[in-house]
Amino acid sequence: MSNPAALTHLPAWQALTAHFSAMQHTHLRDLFAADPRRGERLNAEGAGLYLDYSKHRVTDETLGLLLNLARETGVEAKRDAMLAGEKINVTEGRAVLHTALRAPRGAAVMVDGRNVVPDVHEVLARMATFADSVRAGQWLGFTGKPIRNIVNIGIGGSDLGPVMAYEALKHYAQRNLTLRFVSNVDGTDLAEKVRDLNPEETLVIVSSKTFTTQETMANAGSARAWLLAALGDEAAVARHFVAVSTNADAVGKFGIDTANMFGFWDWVGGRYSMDSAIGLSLMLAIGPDGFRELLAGFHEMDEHFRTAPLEANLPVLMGVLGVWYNNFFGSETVAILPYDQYLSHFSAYLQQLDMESNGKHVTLGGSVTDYQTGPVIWGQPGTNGQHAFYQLIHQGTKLIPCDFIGFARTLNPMPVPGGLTHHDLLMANVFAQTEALAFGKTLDAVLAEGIDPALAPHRVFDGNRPTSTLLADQLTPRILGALIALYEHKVFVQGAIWDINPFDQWGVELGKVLAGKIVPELGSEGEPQLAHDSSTNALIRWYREKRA
Ligand SMILES: O=P(O)(O)OC[C@H]1O[C@](O)(CO)[C@@H](O)[C@@H]1O
Repeated sequence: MSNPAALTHLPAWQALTAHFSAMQHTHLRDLFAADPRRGERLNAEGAGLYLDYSKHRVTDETLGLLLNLARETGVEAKRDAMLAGEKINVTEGRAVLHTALRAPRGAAVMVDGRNVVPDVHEVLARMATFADSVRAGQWLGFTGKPIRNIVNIGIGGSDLGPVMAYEALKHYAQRNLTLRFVSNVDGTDLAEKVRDLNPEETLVIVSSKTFTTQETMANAGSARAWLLAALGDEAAVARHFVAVSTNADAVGKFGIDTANMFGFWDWVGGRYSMDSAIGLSLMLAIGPDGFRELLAGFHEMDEHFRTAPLEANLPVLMGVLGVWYNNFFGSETVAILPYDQYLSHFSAYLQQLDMESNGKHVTLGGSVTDYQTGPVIWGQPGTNGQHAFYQLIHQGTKLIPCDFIGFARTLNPMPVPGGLTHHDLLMANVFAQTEALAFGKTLDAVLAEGIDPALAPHRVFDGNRPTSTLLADQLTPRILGALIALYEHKVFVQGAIWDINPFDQWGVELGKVLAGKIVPELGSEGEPQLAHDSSTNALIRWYREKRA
């Protein structure tokens, strides 16, 4: 598809364009009135997740056309190529096999003629042995004390996944271990995270696929200095530092014994790596069995994605519904609204997963797209968001499709008066919000309440705001794995439809290169050496004068 107009010229796209003209003003109130069982019909289940997509501005015809678009853009063939280890990351010449990270022992996934599944399980076994010894207090620090604190140093995919999953699964974590995550090159991050930790009882995991990332290398160097300031002997590094990386040379040069390095492979993208050795901090927290459960949940969703018919395929449905709003209604953002405090970092995690994957405007064939691609992803856990930004979702001028995520059972049951629980209150809000967003409140209904007609327009809710509701029994490692894999594959489906490569990230390079050039200029005295623009020169000059 090197012709930039190829996607928008496909029969399914053209049919959707015509269909959109007919559908754009159709109200969810009318769709539900015409089909009272719509809410029982438009749902799908997979890997322990229940998706209600009835509150979307679609008819059966819309869904048929959207699935035709998935077929015409080759989503199924592209999925199968990914799962088979083909080098679909064409701009980097790499296979894309995060699914192999959760393949069961005994499966075969070939990369360049080698079955990588045994390699995956060999690393998992080493991680488990290490995690067991730390958790049992058998891995001793340099002065003979057991490890009580784990500090993961990494950024982007080497941080967001582990921190999100640690927060999500804190309930299952070993309580006598303290976990901290340092990512920002701002020294405040490291300073505050280690301030109350005893270096003698602290293990630092340096997590970096490349082991060259400026932020991580700076933080790792400073963490080593912090450790040595207390322990005074280079030999302490081997007991207190381990690495997760694909770059053994750089790990060795940093001074970490490569016997204490846990590897992964170039076919694992950074933002798809939390279930590789990058999840070591999580495994330390929840234990090898919990981590295996997480992998089983990922795998269950992988299997659902691979085998379920498109009509009942959760990632496909969520993917095509996203395309409907993004490319036809012109929605620019998607809100992720988990109703579970443990998922407080979930939307931040999905920001990288989705925006670093599909924030592209050049097709696989090298042409500039003439259509929109990846949306802005944002969100906060409910109910807090309701008291912050939901006003705009309900009554603002922007159409913001939302994903609501909730659970049948909480991990922290807590009664409230009236025989109910905090969790009942929480879930009542999920159902109330999606109902209010879909159906709103008409002017007639407002006036019928006796509201002053002059004020009534302010009280009207147009409704017709689309939502998905994702429900599961309880937040377990297995369900978390399925949930993450669902979004991984949703991103894949959309990238496949948009004909872009979700697996590179050239867009982060330019800033990195320029920062690398400016760093030495901040250390030198005279005028900025390089020919920046006048704004950048003035900013550098201002900073050098003021910081003195
Ligand atoms: O694991 P590394 O190599 O330190 O990279 C960290 C992050 O930097 C990026 O390359 C760019 O932000 C991400 O894709 C990656 O997750």
